[in-house]
Amino acid sequence: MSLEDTRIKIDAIDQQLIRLLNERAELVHVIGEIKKKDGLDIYVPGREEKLLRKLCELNSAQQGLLTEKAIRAIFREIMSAALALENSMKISFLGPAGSWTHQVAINKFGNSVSYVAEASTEGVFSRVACQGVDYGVLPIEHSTEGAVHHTLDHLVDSELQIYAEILWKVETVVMAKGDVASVKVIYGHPQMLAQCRPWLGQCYPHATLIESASSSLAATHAESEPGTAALGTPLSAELHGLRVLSTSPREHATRARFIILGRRSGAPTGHDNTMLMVHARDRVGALLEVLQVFASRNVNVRQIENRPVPGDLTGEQARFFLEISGHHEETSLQETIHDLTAQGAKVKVLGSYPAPGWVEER
Ligand SMILES: O=C(O)C(=O)C[C@]1(C(=O)O)C=C[C@@H](O)C=C1
Repeated sequence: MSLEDTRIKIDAIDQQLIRLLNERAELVHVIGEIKKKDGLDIYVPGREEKLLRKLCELNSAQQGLLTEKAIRAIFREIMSAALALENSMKISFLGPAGSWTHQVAINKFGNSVSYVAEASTEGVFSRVACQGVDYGVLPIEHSTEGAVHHTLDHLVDSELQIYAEILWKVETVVMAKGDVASVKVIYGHPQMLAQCRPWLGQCYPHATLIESASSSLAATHAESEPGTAALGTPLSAELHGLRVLSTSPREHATRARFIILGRRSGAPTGHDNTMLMVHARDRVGALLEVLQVFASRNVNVRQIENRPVPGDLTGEQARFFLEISGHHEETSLQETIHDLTAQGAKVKVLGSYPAPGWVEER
């Protein structure tokens, strides 16, 4: 087939795609109206994940040429446009623009919704609480740094809930105005520089590594100082008009978890996790007693994080964050919470959300 004939065929397929996408959009509009009438959530992460998995299965069953990553990215944008049709959706994130959290938020919600950068975790919490945005995105755990305590502590004092969770593979890029040979200095956040030092040493053996207070500041240096580069996200490179010169090798990528903060938990999907805060008196065997309650109700504890209780100068209190398999509306979890409370512990549900089975990456 000639080039011209092939392009004619592509044009015909694109016409069909446009017709089908608009047919889909009309159905989404109907769903949006039903949701508004019934007071339901517009964004349904459980439904989205199910749909994406089904589409990827369909693609591999048809032995399609497109990768799973490509299918997800295409349908991410289709669903982002759908969300924007149903409601003018607004998302706040821990900034500045170009931060990891911004990158993650765009990857999750797509380019058709609007974003608001917040300078602090408090800012994201208050923006969601005052209904200035629909959801907030915050980091909660990093595979090398551990839990993000700031986010966990804020959840305890807030009525807001974890609505969804995102697993993210952090791939750092080196960005600059010039090319690899011109890079004499690389700026980066101290944590990022520490993580990337081994491969930076191999790819840029003659460059001096300089710590900067934030990745955003590093990108600003790279933008204005010739011969310098910065470590950061691909999004930051785009925002600062810099070229991506290298990406961290897969073996140096780290994992991070982010939460989508909402004003309530999502409905059960049959495949959920729940974050609980359990507050008990600090004594020998306190954690064991708590865990025994879960074991006796056959409830799986996926993760535990121990935190000091603010204002407890005597150290008599212990606070645990537990991630549990299941939704807090399920009977087994309700009974577990009842048993813990009867035992004298204080329990707070910080949110139930679909278990993310997929590590997102750009
Ligand atoms: O199924 C729904 O509830 C929809 O609103 C449709 C749709 C989609 O585009 O498929 C859009 C947004 C939701 O987050 C999930 C799915």
